[in-house]
Amino acid sequence: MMHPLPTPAALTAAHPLTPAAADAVADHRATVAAVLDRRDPRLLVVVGPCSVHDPAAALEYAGLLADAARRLADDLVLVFRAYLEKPRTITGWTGLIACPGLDGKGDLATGLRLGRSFLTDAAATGLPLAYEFVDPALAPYVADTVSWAAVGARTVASQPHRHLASWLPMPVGMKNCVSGRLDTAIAAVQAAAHPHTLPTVSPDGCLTALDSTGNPDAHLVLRGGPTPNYDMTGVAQARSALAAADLPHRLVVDAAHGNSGKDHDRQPHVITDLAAQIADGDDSLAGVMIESYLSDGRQDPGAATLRPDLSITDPCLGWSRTVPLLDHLALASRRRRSSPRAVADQADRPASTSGAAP
Ligand SMILES: O=C[C@H](O)[C@H](O)COP(=O)(O)O
Ligand SMILES: C=C(OP(=O)(O)O)C(=O)O
Repeated sequence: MMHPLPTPAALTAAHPLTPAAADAVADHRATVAAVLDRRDPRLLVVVGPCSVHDPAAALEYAGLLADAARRLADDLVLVFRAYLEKPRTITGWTGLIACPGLDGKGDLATGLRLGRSFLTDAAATGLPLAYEFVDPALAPYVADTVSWAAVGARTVASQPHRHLASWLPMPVGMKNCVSGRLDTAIAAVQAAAHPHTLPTVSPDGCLTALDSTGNPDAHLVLRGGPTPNYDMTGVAQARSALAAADLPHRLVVDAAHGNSGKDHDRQPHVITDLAAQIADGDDSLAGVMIESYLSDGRQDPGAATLRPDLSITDPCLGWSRTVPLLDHLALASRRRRSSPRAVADQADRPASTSGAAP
């Protein structure tokens, strides 16, 4: 059976970004690009729930994060994980847009309305939003709200995702494969930097060929695999692989997923290790990712009564355990600015040609 969907223009008109929010997204994208290039010495922290299943509770979390973002703004650029599409290893809940009823039934028309409304509300907090683009066909409905994007470990080898990234007007993190291999993600960074022609849906709903210009701000994200890759050895290997591919040393490291064996209790250890590397002056570490939500842990999405404050996908660190980690990262970021190693790296760095995405 076929179900008609709204056009991107109709959905955007029903749930528009305010002019102030649209200006803020442009500023956030430029800031994130500057942090990745180390023209801005702060640390990027992409933090928030594994997935959004209850928009009101996720907005409550965003409010807490927005306060922390203001408090820590001298040292950190906090980006809210507003993930509404979930890639699955085999099957499972595929996110608020595809399955808004949390009942195993697909309802994209309702999910797009709910999802877009959530993203515009989340953008109104003033936070930059992070989003994983799982289905390229949905990108025209949401991309204008996003300031940092991910192509995930399960899709990083896909040509449509790489071509989408070459058009997306924000920095895009390419995650290493589930196997832990870096080469596929590095190839994705290279592919996304080039212009491509891709099929997409135009604002008025026509299937259209789009010429992209290439994304200068695609970068590698280390998320571990069967073994972690966040430690000094993993980071050094990633730097060598980037150098061999003639790519800049810009890295984001995910403390969750393969780097914590999907055990939220291990994320603090990973963050503490990363903070030590950062404080020691490692300027290739531009950002980190944390899966964090209101409460600690996860629940089964099939449960009869779902809690709004608990993840229904991967387990997350609760907010009260997240705040000390953000403080710790802020201190590490401050220390890095005065570390002799970072100062020497800055002096050696050629003037960047990368700029703000439109
Ligand atoms: O980030 C969330 C999950 O790791 C991802 O969606 C895959 O989950 P799965 O292996 O449970 O399908
Ligand atoms: C699915 C995710 O990550 P990865 O692609 O690294 O598994 C995620 O961040 O939600």
